[in-house]
Amino acid sequence: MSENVSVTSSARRETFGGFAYRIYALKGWVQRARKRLTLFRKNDVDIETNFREAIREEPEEEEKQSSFLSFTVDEHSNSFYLWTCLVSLVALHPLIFTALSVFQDIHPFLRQTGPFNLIFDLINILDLIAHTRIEYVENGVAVKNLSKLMHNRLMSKFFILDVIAVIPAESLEVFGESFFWARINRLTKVYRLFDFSTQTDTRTTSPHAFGLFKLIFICLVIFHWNGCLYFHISKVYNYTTARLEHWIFSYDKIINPILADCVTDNPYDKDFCDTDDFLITHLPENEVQYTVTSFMETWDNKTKTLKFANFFRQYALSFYWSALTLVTLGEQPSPCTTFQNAFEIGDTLLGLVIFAVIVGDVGNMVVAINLRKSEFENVLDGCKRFMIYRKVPNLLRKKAVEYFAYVWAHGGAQVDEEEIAEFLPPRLFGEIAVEIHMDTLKKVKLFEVKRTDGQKLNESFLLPMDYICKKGDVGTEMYIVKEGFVEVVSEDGQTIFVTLPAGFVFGELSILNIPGNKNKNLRTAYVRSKGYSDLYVLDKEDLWEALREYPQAKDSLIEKGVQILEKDKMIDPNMVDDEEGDFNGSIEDYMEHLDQEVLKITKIIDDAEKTIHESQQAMKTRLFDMEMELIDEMKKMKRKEMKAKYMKGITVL
Ligand SMILES: Nc1ncnc2c1ncn2[C@@H]1O[C@@H]2COP(=O)(O)O[C@H]2[C@H]1O
Repeated sequence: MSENVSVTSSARRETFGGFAYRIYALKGWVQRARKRLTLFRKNDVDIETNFREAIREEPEEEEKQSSFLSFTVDEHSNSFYLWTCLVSLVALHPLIFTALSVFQDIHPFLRQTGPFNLIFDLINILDLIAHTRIEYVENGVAVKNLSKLMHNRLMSKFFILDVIAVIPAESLEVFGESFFWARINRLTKVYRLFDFSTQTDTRTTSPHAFGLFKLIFICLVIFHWNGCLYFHISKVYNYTTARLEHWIFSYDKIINPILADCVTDNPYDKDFCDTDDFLITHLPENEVQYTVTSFMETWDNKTKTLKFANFFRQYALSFYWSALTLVTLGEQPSPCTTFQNAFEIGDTLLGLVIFAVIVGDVGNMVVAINLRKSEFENVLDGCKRFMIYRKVPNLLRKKAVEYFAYVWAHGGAQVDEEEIAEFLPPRLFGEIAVEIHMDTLKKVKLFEVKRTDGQKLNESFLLPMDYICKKGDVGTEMYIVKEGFVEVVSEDGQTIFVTLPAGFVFGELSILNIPGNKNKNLRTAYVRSKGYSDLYVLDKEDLWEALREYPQAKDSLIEKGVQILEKDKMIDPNMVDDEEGDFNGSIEDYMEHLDQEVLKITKIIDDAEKTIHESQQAMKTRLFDMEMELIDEMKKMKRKEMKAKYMKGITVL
């Protein structure tokens, strides 16, 4: 059984736990920093106020009085992004219609849409004003001072472009009849399309798709202008007399399609109409002439011509010519004058550059899209080779491959979190990590009150049927289900006692020192992962540290634990009273409790010291008495000796 039990392997810990550890270490730091952040923000306000007071460039009252006129624009705001979208649409108008004005037939339409030009001009004027209020960052602080903003804009080259775009050149009538070319100055607003592109790039979740769209759009615009120029040259060479074989535009190159008019009751005609792709090339040579003649007779007056407006024919062919020339496909009649040759060469060169850019860009995009996938596949291949080389059993190999498939399908391998962590400032990344993990953690009672600052949460990833702990093991960690399901099962794994979803806690019974728990610090059950699951792992020491600060969370954990133990008859009522249990109370109570304990111990030591002192005194007195007794004794003995000597002397005399 023990072989089957696979508690999180150290390798997996290194991959997931190591990373999670770093996140939570950062997060702990972030949490402490958050408190300071509130202070910083307050300080920021103070600094700003002081700064304003110090420079006193623009009195606050003046700004308040004309609050409408004193607005400033945050260029990263959503509203400014929408405004940029609108201005970009307006900028598209001259980009398309200025070149189109070479087609005479479109002029009546352009004249009709004239009133819209007024609206477009108004938007351009508003954009010019809005740009004089765009906030910018100086020394890391957003500048909102109106005169500074205005000055900043006036110094910018884009201001000149904005001014050129709002000059009503058409009203000057310097362009004579060519009214539409007069609006060419509006083209200077095209720079707003680049603004739109930059802002969208930072906002979009599909940068590659947007990149492809930009590439196609740029190509189309270049084809469009080149096509219009081609038609303009054709006009100069008088295209009305041009034929099919000429380099310039010719109506012969784009004839109106002739369709069969099959509205007839004649069954013979109907057969003809229903015949698809009748190829005369399949006929014997002597029948071709006859068949063609009979076809002509049959279809005479039975066709209709689909007539396209001259503008469409002119534009379609010019655009087609432009596209083919620029992508260097050619297959067009050769140029026959020096200028036509020069134009064609210029176009081909431009086409080569465009083609190189397109191929390069599309290639880069495809590589970028597949980069993660190919990196991931390399790791998978390496893992497979390693398992074959090490002769890993088939079942384990299958498990590893399935794990790879799961990680890829759930996007785990598509983002390199470490790369992101290295790039982002630690505080910002910490805040992101908090937001990601708090979703699950706040479901846990303990983290409702404590935002994981201090203790270190590791992460552990489990495969289907992986065992997290087995009955009888010494409990050292508690777990929180982050994703997936875990099952509390019997020893043989056949009976499932309970299934715990995300946000549930387990493994707490053996580390909480629940009074009366017959299992003491040993695991009470087998727990395994149902499918793939992700767990937060909290060490016993870290849990206890947290619980000391949040006794109500501890109470709730113990209460839940007692219920489970009582249900499973694993509480010994006799042991409950015997065990003193751990101290329940706030940190202040706990400190007071400790103080009292220290006082008690100090008193015991003092008493002991006193006793020792007293006994020392008694001992000294006793020793002194004994000494005195001894001296007396010795004196007595000396006297006896002298007396004896004296008596002996008298006797001798
Ligand atoms: N009947 C049960 N209901 C819910 N959870 C249980 C049940 N029995 C055991 N567990 C959980 O399974 C865990 C096994 O390890 P612990 O004894 O540390 O903590 C245990 C509980 O969290």
